[in-house]
This record gives sequence, C-alpha cells and structure tokens, in this order.
Amino acid sequence: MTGATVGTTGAGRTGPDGVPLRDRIARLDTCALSDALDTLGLAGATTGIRPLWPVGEAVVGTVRTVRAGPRQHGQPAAHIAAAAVDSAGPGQVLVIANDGRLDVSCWGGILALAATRRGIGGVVIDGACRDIAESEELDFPVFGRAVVPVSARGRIVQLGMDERIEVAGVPVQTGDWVVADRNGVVFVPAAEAERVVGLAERIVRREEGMAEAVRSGQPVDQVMHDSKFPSVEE
Ligand SMILES: O=C([O-])CC(=O)C(=O)O
Ligand SMILES: [Mg+2]
Repeated sequence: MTGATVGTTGAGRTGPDGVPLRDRIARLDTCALSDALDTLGLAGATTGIRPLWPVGEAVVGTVRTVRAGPRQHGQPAAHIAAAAVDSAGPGQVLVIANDGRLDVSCWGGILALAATRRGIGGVVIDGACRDIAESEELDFPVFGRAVVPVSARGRIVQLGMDERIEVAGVPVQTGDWVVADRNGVVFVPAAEAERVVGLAERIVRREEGMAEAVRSGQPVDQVMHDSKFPSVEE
C-alpha cells in the first residue's frame, strides 16, 4: 500500500536517486519497514494498534508526542491533546501514550475536527478513542486499540508534549517517522531513517522477485525457504 505523505521533517533530505526521504517512506508499507527494523535489530514495529475506521490510504508523517495520564485534582483543566492539536500542523501525526488503557477515550470528534482544520495527518493512540463516526466523516485517520463511549473529560489530561514516550513498548519521540496502515503502526527513529528506508526498499525488491517466482510456477516452499533469505544488509 502506498501512502499519503504528510511528513515535513527530513523533507530536504534525499536518497541516492534524489528522491526526498519522505517520498521514499511513502512508497513503503509497515511490513517492509518492520522487516528492515527487524534486520537491523531496532525497535519500531508495534502490535495491537490498528485503524479504528477503515482508513484507505496509509498515514505517513513525523511524530508529535503527547503523554496522557490520570487527572490528579478537581480543578478545571485543559482537555487531553488540545494543546498538542493547537500546536501541530501539516506533516505531523499526533501520537498519544496512554499506557494502552481501554477504559477511557483520549480522542474524539471535536479534537478530530480541530486537527483537520490544522492539517494534522492523523492520530495514533496507545489507548482508546470515541466518536469514531465523526473522525471517519472528516476522513481523519485514527489508529488505536479500541473505541469506547467513555469521555476523557474529568479522567485523563495531557501530562506532557514532545517528550520521549513509549507506545506499545516502543520508544518514540517527536521528529521520528510514523507509518500507519491496515497492517498496523511502525515508528522509524529519525536518526536511523536513511538506513531503515534503504533496507526496506531492498526488501520490497526481493519480495517482488519472490512474487514473480511464484507466478512463474516455482513452489512457494522453495521461494519462501529460510535459505533464500541471506543477509539483505550486504
Ligand atoms: O472527551 C473525549 O473523550 C473527547 C471527545 O469527545 C471529543 O473530542 O469530541
Ligand atoms: Mg466528543
């Protein structure tokens, strides 16, 4: 699946063929990126986080992190993620760490409306959201663990923004790349992006060769045998 590029960070950087890094990432999918991260021994692929409406195009962009947590006092407080929405923009994807909690939303239709008005590319939540029909209506991609009716209001707040967070056990920081598609969500550390993307491109070419071999009648047990997977790093 190819994706809609919404990333800006790194936009000036180009590969050997002069193609900007973000365009190269947009040609890849989460599976190829996950394989490249695996090969390099890097964390980045998450499990358990999926599109919460049938998002067609992949989301590709740079991360803005939000750390959510329980509200500690009874004073009126800013709504979860409101400050992040108000400060993010085109090319960015909000990533909300809420420790995988499924008992409370940390995203909803009003936030999605505000996010689309700012050109934000989507949201990835290690937790739950609500108002999913409103996000779908807005064509605003939402990835997370669950949809629930229970409001964030009075329960959780934004504890931090642009901090290093963990999403499904993966360390993530503002400026990292995120790709989210029907397979799930993968983060690519900004400092490793060139290496990961270059390797993922080679993995895609290898898979194209394997598919061609199957089409030409080779048995799949040969095509997919472990011995056909020499180090793709060389
Ligand atoms: O309170 C929430 O969970 C968020 C919400 O409904 C909205 O943004 O519309
Ligand atoms: Mg709402």
